[in-house]
Amino acid sequence: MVAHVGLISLTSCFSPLSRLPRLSSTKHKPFAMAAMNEDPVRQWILSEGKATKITNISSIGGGCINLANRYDTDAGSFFVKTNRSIGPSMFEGEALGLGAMYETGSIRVPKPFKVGPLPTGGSYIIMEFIEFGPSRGNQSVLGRKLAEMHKAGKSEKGFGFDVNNTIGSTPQMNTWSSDWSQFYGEHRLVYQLKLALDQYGDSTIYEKGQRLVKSMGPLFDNVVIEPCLLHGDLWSGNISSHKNGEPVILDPACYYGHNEAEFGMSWCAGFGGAFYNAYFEVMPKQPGFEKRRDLYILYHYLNHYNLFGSGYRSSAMSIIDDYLRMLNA
Ligand SMILES: Nc1ncnc2c1ncn2[C@@H]1O[C@H](COP(=O)(O)OP(=O)(O)OP(=O)(O)O)[C@@H](O)[C@H]1O
Repeated sequence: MVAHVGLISLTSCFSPLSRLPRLSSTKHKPFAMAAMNEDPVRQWILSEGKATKITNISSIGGGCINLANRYDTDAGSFFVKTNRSIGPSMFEGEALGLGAMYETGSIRVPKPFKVGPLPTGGSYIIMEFIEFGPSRGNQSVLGRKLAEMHKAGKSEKGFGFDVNNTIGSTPQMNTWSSDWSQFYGEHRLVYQLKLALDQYGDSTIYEKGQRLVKSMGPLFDNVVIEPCLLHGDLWSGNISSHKNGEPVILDPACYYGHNEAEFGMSWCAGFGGAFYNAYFEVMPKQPGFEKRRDLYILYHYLNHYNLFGSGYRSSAMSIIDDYLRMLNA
């Protein structure tokens, strides 16, 4: 989920899957068997999901891009998202990201179970259903657990990820690279600058942004950057808590990158002193953290400009102008 006030939520609609007949009815068995073959979500839940019956399917609001449903069964509940038009690659990226974060055994994330195509077109993802609590959890626990994930999630392939994924609905390129500033410049900033040029003809932001990318080297002086597993889209809409109070993070755009890039959405995350103090106890603050902070915010402002229009342009432009002045570029 990308932060933007005023988006229309599509998740109040019912999934077409929820209208398929229930399998528990013997009276309609021939039709039910046909429906089961056409409904891979039911099929998985009633086989590998180890349920013998689905007792209820209810719609969950809150997302912007996909339809979300809770499937209650005699083997517990499952969370299912469907998209009617996009193939499985988007959900495969989400599942790989959730799986990588889950494997670190640090912060709580829903365990992904299955991704696949829908027979009518589109795709689905099935994952662990999490019972959320009323608050977003303890800030210092969130900071510590996030840092533990960054510390545990290491990559031998450098910066990037095994698949490309999406940030909001914008493609996010994750081609492996051994050089962080090259990766961040090319696959994050320049990618978004090109989109702004193609979509809005914005040659001013494109040219100034390119100048910044070419001259940003000194911002990384005296810092050793190791690839860490990042959630990639960490803002308040993607942070919640289990009913037991444990923080939970959702809906990632994972890749291996500089841990500081995780704070690129901090303008929309409400992280306070308790969060940062706990985070830096596990992942110590590196020299130059403050001077790089806006560079990491810039990627998300550019993405919001490309997704939602000119309201975000001036925020992106003023970061670029400030850096060009600071770097005499
Ligand atoms: N594993 C889960 N268990 C229970 N509820 C979940 C789970 N994951 C997400 N939700 C709920 O479902 C809603 C929609 O999920 P999510 O934000 O991932 O949807 P989305 O449509 O993919 O996101 P986006 O907003 O990017 O379109 C969330 O607001 C959250 O409340």
